[in-house]
Amino acid sequence: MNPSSQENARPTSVLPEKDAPSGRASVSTRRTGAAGASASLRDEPLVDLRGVGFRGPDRWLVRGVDLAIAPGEIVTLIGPNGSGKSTTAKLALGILKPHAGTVHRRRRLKVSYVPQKIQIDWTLPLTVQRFMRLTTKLTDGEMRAALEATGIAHLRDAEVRNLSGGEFQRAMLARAIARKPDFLVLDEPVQGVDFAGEVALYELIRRIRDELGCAVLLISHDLHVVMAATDRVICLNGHVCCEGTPTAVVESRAYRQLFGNGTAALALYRHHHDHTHLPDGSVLDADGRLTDHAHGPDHDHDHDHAPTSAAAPEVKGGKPDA
Ligand SMILES: Nc1ncnc2c1ncn2[C@@H]1O[C@H](COP(=O)(O)OP(=O)(O)OP(=O)(O)O)[C@@H](O)[C@H]1O
Repeated sequence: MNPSSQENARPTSVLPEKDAPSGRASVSTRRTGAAGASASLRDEPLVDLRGVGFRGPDRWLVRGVDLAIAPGEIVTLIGPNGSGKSTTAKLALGILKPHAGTVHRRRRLKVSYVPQKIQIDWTLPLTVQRFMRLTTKLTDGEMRAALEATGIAHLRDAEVRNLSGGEFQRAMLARAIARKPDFLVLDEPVQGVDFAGEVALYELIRRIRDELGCAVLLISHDLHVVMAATDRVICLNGHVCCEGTPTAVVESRAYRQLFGNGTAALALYRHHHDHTHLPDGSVLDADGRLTDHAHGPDHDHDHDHAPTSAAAPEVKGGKPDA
């Protein structure tokens, strides 16, 4: 990060209301006051950062960050290593106090946070259900519901140290959603998960959002997959470089400058599943057929790797290339 580059750094244009996620307020529009008077409490941001900065020992780690998250919205922070994504998430959560700007969180906001790293003594025997209850009191019903929602009910008595990477991420997610948060923050939730597992996890996060109605702040490096699973993307590099819908951001010059020209050809991954993988490994096809094994290479997947739109959408902080 170049701290001096932060000085340039406020988004310029405004995300048009038509590009805002349907049924949710456009935070950008609200800022401009267009929706201000009529905005109901339901549409007020859960978390609102304005001009927020956080200083490290010798430099600003982030500066001038505006970020508001509406109920039910999935927002993804992307950016290079060290660009301030985790710092911004911690500011939103109140784990860090800003040195500049203001952070407002809705009163009695229930938050769940899955950090990038957690400290676990892997030598200790710890079952999934004990792991779920380490820091939160849960009824059996709450635990079962969370494990079922994340597809790992069958692993309830498994040792956490024996879980696969994807299963462990699901256990982390189950633990985070069990208390039914209003605001779920997931820092790199697909670490160590293979591509298919990654897609499934992001689909799961969307489903959790739909079912709980919670807002989700995601941090990720997995550009194309995560961006297809999100309502709004914010590109950080010590400041907000650009933000908007995934399609708009992918096509913006600011995004390409940040991630390189190779991303110009990046297609947003869209995944249409015509079958369901059941926890016991069998596959339920759309036509109701049950197969007792995972499909082989000849299985008919309906995967649509859709190219990004050719239209020139608007994006805050970066002009789309013509
Ligand atoms: N407590 C701290 N004290 C000093 N510097 C810090 C502190 N926390 C983070 N940093 C530095 O601040 C910068 C931003 O860190 P942060 O973890 O927010 O980045 P990030 O975008 O989440 O990175 P990554 O993608 O690598 O996880 C980094 O250069 C990091 O070394």
